[in-house]
Amino acid sequence: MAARGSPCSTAIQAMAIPEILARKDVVIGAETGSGKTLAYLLPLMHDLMTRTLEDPSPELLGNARSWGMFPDAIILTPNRELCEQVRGVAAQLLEELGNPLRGEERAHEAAVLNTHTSIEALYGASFDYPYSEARPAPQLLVCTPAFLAGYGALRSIPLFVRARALVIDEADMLMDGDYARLLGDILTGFRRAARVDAALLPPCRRKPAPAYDADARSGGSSGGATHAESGGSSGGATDAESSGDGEAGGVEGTADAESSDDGEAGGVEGAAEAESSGDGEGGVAAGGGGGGGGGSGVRRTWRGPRAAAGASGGEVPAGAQYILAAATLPSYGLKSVEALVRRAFPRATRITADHMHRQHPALRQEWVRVEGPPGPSAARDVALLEALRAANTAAGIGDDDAAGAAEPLRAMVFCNTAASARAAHAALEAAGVAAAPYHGDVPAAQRAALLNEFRAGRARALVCTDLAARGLDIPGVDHVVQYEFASNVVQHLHRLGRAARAGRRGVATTLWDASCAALAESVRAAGDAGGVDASFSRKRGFRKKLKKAEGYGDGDGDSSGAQARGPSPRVSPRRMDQGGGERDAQRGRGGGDWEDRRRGGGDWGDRGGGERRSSTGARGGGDVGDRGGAQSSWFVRQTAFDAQCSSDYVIKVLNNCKCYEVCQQRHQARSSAYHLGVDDQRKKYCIKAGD
Ligand SMILES: Nc1ncnc2c1ncn2[C@@H]1O[C@H](COP(=O)(O)OP(=O)(O)OP(=O)(O)O)[C@@H](O)[C@H]1O
Repeated sequence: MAARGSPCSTAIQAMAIPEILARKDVVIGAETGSGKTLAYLLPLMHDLMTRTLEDPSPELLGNARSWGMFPDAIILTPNRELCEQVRGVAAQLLEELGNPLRGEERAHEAAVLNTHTSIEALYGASFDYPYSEARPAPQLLVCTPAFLAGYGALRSIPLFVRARALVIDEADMLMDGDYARLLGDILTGFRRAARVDAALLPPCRRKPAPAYDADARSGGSSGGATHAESGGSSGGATDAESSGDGEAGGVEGTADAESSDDGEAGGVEGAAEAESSGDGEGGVAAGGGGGGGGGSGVRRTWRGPRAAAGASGGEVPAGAQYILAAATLPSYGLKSVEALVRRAFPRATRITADHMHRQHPALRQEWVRVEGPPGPSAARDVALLEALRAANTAAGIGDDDAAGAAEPLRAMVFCNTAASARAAHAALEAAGVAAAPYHGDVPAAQRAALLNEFRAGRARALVCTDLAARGLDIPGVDHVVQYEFASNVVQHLHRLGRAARAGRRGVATTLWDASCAALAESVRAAGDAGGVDASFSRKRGFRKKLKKAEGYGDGDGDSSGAQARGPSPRVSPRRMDQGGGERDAQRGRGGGDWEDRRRGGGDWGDRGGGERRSSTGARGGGDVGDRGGAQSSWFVRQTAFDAQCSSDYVIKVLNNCKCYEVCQQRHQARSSAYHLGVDDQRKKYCIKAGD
């Protein structure tokens, strides 16, 4: 860290690093910009560099070629931008350290294979495993869940057997909505790998925990209590104090009633069992082989990879180490992500920071009311320009300075849909502000280039959807503007978190209107009171607000169309988590509640949150809406099937979803317009764009 010019760890790093080095499961919950990436990357890379080959068996050495096909650690992030960002940080660390990411074991393999990549980021649709004996895997693989699940995670046990660690970044997002099924499949793969560990792995691969961990940390008591003692011990608190950044926090244990029984008891889980075709544990195990585990709901796969790993109190569990990182872990209700985390990783050490779910003290918030309907308008454009000007003025940058003397603040302007982003972008350009668009209508490659423009300071504003709300770390962004108010408080927190990072100060301006007054008021009041936790439960209420908003502008084509279909379209509060663009999509198509989502799976990772939804939404509702909520289990991928279909097609991947038959019928009925994907096993389906 000193080499990076960051000689002090942040509080969260000081607490998390020792626990991860001890190879415990760890859940890191800390506010945006608190340094979670390094908190898991540093110990992970240290582990990969320093592992020794205690017993170099001929079996292992003889199998070097085939073992070389699998990574040692896997980091999951929701989209390609974050994959690249994490890969970049890891690669930079590696360069600074000057060491290859290679313990003795990999060194043996490298001698055989004569080549090794340390870190690689992979995303997009890959239905063939990209590594082979001729092309060894990197030690550290950063990828999207879709990538990993795409080529058949359940069947690739060796991949998971070799992996020493799985990091789930933006864990709340990946454990929710359409990502949940993919992650569930991956965890099932890990769980099964832990079972076959003994059969597949040579003894030298099963290392005991480092000695210091056992002495210093374990108090000999059971499970969560041990973690609680260890985490809450002076280590965490002292480090937090000494980090000098004013952050405090504590490690809290997980010894609660829920976790005392491997997370398999309790009302919610019981209910989940009933939903899971009744085959429970055996079903999970037997579900592999044919893309198994399908069709019976996400919950079954969430029974916790630890159940099979046999972790018991105070011990470092067998199998891979699980590390979860999130800036928001909503805990409302029994079905919350927080509850899922506790069930799936019951003995994980939990590390939290004080400012999680709270207004960041270094972020000044401005609230500006805009009259008129939601969505782009002249009044909103004026308010946006005024917000940028006011922030510059407050920072001591005048209009003249903006012309060259001093750089105006760099701002991220968040919109709820791609259409709004286009409108806001046009308004900025018309006013002479160099702005870069960043939303789903911009092709991924172009997006990456535009992001670089913004990073380099050539564009002063990034006009984006929630695609850019999570995880993106752009040093120098001091101003966040919400052109439209976030769909919910989770997105609100992530958007605001793009500024005031790593100890910098920042300002956030939120434009709000009558349609979102209730949520805005709630968030504002909660922020003033200290934390926005209570506002998480506003999601349901906010759904109603959205409905009202849809009726707000009667006569507006969109909303009148929705109303003409009869009942108000339902907007899934969970799906709203993942981006604003979906709001339009949902409006157009209806459906999509909790029940529906359980059937769904999906990769929005490749294209991020809001954008995909806006593109599907743009197709309008009509026929899709007829199927009620079933379409929520559809997920769309725009590339990757170039061999099978042209770019005029978007891809719907129907992972065992229940509407597959419907789709097939449609395909048969209109075969001239549709093209069924070749890989029937995974039920990929192409549908002509614009249909
Ligand atoms: N110890 C440190 N000292 C100074 N800066 C740091 C330190 N650790 C991390 N940073 C910087 O803080 C910034 C934010 O880090 P990071 O992206 O890991 O935050 P995060 O907690 O993952 O945020 P988010 O929840 O938004 O993804 C980065 O620019 C990183 O380089």
